[in-house]
Amino acid sequence: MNSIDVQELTKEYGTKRAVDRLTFSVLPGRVTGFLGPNGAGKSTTMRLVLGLDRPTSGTATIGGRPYTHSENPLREVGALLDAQAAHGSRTARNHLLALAVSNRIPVRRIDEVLEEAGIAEVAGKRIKTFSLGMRQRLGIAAALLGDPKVVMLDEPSNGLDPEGIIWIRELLRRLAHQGRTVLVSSHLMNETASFADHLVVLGKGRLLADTPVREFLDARSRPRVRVRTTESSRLGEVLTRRGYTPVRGDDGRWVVDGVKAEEIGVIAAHEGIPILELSDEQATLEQAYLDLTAEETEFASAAASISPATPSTTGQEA
Ligand SMILES: Nc1ncnc2c1ncn2[C@@H]1O[C@H](COP(=O)(O)OP(=O)(O)OP(=O)(O)O)[C@@H](O)[C@H]1O
Repeated sequence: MNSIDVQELTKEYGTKRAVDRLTFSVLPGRVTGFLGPNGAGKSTTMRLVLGLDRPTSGTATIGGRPYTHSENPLREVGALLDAQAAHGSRTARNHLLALAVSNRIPVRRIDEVLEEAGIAEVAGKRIKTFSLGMRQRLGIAAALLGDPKVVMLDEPSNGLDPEGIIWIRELLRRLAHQGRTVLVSSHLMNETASFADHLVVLGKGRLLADTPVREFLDARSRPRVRVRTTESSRLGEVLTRRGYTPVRGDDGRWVVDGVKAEEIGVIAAHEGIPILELSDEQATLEQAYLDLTAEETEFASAAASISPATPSTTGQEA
């Protein structure tokens, strides 16, 4: 099987522990989002998996073997770690040609991946004239050149425009459907949730979560109801009397935590209070992720610690 397996992986740079006894597996046939705040250790882990750096202790294997033992590296694993790494004075086509020739990959693959990455029209242009988004697309084309069973992409959405973001989402889903193992790092939860089936979350080098996206959302979101009525004060009194803690929002609606819309609907009907609007909400995925990583963020800012109890922070984007 072409899984990526990381066992007790640790990497220290001097006294700094960048990766701390990490153990997880990335399985084929699904997209695994690799999440964590800046400095959490995602890139270091990817470099260790690719044998570009040596672990202090522990192991990282692909298909049961260290990647450095691979005879056909680009055919087994396609990786994008740094889109700026390509030689600027080469054209996109020549960059891919050099990779194809040195890895005994059929030259016809070049046109296929240029097409797939949406950069066929600029294939003859020098890379130094490329925008960051075009470089990302070229990096992804290079990663796909060997038709690899395992694909690892470090922040592939970086610099992509909205059309590019949709393109990468669909590409990742397609690669997983084809049975490939797909690991994609990001520090954006909502974006990751739009393409990932599974999440591996890091904080300060440690594993914080290894879970299907759906379970992550179900386990970490809190039910909350928003309700609007013609008898606002009476509804507030009734709910308080029944042990809820309704909070009146700026827009005149009540926000009630820890309850579902159907329960509020029944209470309001029983009391004869007319309801104008009644809706369930869930804390956003982004908020659940911020809660999880709040303690483990190396470079925290005040904006990262939004209170989950503040009604105005609830959104619909999850
Ligand atoms: N070559 C190195 N020498 C010293 N420290 C390093 C080196 N590479 C990474 N680090 C440190 O290891 C930690 C993890 O860095 P890493 O780049 O793996 O995080 P990341 O999760 O990929 O973050 P980002 O989202 O910012 O890329 C950071 O504190 C970083 O400063």
